[in-house]
Amino acid sequence: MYKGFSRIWTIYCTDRLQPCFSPFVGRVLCSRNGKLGGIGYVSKRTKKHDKGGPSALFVPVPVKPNPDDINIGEEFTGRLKKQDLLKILNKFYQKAEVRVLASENGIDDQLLHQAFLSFRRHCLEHDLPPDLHITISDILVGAGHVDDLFPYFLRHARLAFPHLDCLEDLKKISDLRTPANWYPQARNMNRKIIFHAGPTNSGKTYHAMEKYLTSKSGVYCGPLKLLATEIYHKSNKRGTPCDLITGEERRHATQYNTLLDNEEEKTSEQSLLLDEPELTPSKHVACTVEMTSLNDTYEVAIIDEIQMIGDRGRGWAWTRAVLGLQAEEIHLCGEAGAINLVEEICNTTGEEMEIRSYKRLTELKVEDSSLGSLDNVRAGDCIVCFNKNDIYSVSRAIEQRGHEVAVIYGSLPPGTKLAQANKFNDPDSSCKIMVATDAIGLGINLSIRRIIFYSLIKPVVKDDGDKEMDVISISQALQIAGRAGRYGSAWETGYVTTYKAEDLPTLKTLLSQSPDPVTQAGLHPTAEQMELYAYHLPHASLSSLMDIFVHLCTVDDSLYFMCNTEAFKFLAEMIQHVPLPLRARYVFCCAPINNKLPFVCATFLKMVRQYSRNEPLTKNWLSNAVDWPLPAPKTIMDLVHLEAVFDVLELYLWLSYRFPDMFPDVKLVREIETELDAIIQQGIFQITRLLRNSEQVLRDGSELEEIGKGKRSGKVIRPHFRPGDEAKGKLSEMLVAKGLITPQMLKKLQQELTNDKQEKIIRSKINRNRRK
Ligand SMILES: Nc1ncnc2c1ncn2[C@@H]1O[C@H](COP(=O)(O)OP(=O)(O)OP(=O)(O)O)[C@@H](O)[C@H]1O
Ligand SMILES: [Mg+2]
Repeated sequence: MYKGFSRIWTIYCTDRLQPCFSPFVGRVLCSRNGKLGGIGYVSKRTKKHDKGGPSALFVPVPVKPNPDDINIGEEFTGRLKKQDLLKILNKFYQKAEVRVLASENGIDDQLLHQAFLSFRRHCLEHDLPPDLHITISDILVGAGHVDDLFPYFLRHARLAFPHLDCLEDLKKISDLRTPANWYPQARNMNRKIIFHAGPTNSGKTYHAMEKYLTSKSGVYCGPLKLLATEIYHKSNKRGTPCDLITGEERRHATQYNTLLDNEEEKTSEQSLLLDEPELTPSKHVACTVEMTSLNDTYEVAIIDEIQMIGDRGRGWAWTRAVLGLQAEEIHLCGEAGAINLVEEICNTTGEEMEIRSYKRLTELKVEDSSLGSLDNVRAGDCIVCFNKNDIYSVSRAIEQRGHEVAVIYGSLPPGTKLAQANKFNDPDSSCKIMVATDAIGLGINLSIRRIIFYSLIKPVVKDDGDKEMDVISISQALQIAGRAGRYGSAWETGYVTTYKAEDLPTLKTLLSQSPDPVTQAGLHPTAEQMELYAYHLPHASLSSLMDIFVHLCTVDDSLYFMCNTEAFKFLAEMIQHVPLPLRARYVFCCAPINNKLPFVCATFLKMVRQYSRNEPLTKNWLSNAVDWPLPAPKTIMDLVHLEAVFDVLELYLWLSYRFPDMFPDVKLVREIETELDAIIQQGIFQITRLLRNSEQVLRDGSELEEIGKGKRSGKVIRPHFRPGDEAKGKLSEMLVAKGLITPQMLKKLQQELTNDKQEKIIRSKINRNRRK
């Protein structure tokens, strides 16, 4: 059973689910032995993905009364007293035989209860159909038995829960046991699979790239925009024209040729050349793995960081590329821990796999002592932190010691990240220290001499989508440490240590091990599958459809798992009330959004509403929504807000490639993005000043309290606090900085808030269901 799913759904054969009962005859035609507690179907190698009874996911559809049922029954057998009716119905529900019959018809206790409540309400509130009226009258006069109500109850239950009639169809749609068969064109090819396995910095990507660069056509699929961009540059520089495709950007090779190899000098218009329809796409393309085209054919394909096939959120994109790419040669680069899984997958496609193993090209030494103090940082050091607050405080402390710092973290715009990387890599630059999150952890080449882990704890996404603080994995530790002493950089030997002495033994243990083997590849439902589900269950929300899909789907869990759908469902619930065609709704829910940023979520909702009203989202509309133009940041809170605005612009561009008619101002928005990237870059260059100002704001915050006191004492104190500062920044960060709560207390508070939020969602779902 798939890890993390604690309850095992009762296993039954599908042939037992054949309907055995005719609701129209009024008698049970046959009754079968054997329990039927669920709707699962499990063969030796396949199991249900189940987080509890899926029946809880089904919401009863209101059953409309038949307008022809007007008093006919009454004319035959006289009027029924409501009290008598109630007595009969309640007696029916209490009968153990009813439970058995219901379960034989796919109705478990949970559904039975809901269906009964709906049936009883319906009987009491509307005129009964004549046959039911007569049957109840018969029971009342002793000429019938309460069991005789079952066919009528079942008829009602099937109207209230339409899935009971189409369970087989739903299960067929969500049968994910043979994903290799989804890609017939790839199956018709004789693909050669080569696995480049080895530790970080062993030349895996380099060797695959040599083949790619000399091929007639090729595709590079990588995990990060930054990596795809690096390949785009390398390829064009080496004379192999290559386009760039990410979710938010299309760049043609000719753009590279007409420009200097300098990210900062590129303008928005120049990055749009691929959007011009008259330009023929180049034979080579570098893309983020989700954007891999399965319709084009290539001589060589590279799928980088293949171990990410097991990623709980994004693994499906690697699986799709491995199974569906139409390429004569497919080069997989990554950790050896993924070899067995990919070999097993190749067995299902009938393809042979060649393994090429590599050794690290430079030495990586774990130091015997920790850094102890930031006084000990040296040129070429990169301090890796796992949260932004640490990034801020560490970079401030280092700058206070007279060093210039380059800063890289995930939510920075790509231009800013590259500018910071270039500043650090440039041997002539005075910036010799970097402070970064694990955003630098995958495949990127930086001129780092020593990696210093500021801590070894980071939030980890669990199987159920929740986050908890945990020690980083062996793979993460190796990937991050592997950034030191990059082959061909200024440093021939890499070093690694921790900031705190107590972390060093843990780091040594982590680095002495091999990464855990990847045992399963991710899968996720397609838009077509969701559409078919919606066709069968037209009253269900998209979030419920996804839940039902995940619960009903069958996967071969010896090889695959269903990826986390929490992010999708979060957006689906947020926009459920906005009227949209299903396909558009599905696309909106796939948008890559950081759902922890309220500003981004709120603007996303505004975008969806505007789309729903069929009003194009122009540059003016967007400028209004984000309050553009925005001034340079004065505080860290301003900077954080600008990053969120940048995310909104990226979201616009992402949507523009899916709905070009409704998001028409791509060029103009890209111009804003370029401008904003530059503003954020400036902010990062002056991060210490921003931190100082933020502290001032905090002090002024305390002054505000003084103002109250001042007013009383007649003394005038002018606040420096700018309206909106607090709204833009994170209150939690301010409280920690102020020392009003400790980071530990904050963590606990966040946990409690998450639990509260989940409870609220569950409660509102229950209320919604009740109302329905
Ligand atoms: N044979 C080679 N000749 C010249 N440079 C090389 C060679 N092999 C690797 N390099 C260079 O060494 C660096 C590391 O190589 P590469 O990025 O291919 O490593 P990797 O194994 O893919 O690492 P990671 O696991 O971090 O992705 C790159 O800058 C690459 O260009
Ligand atoms: Mg690599």
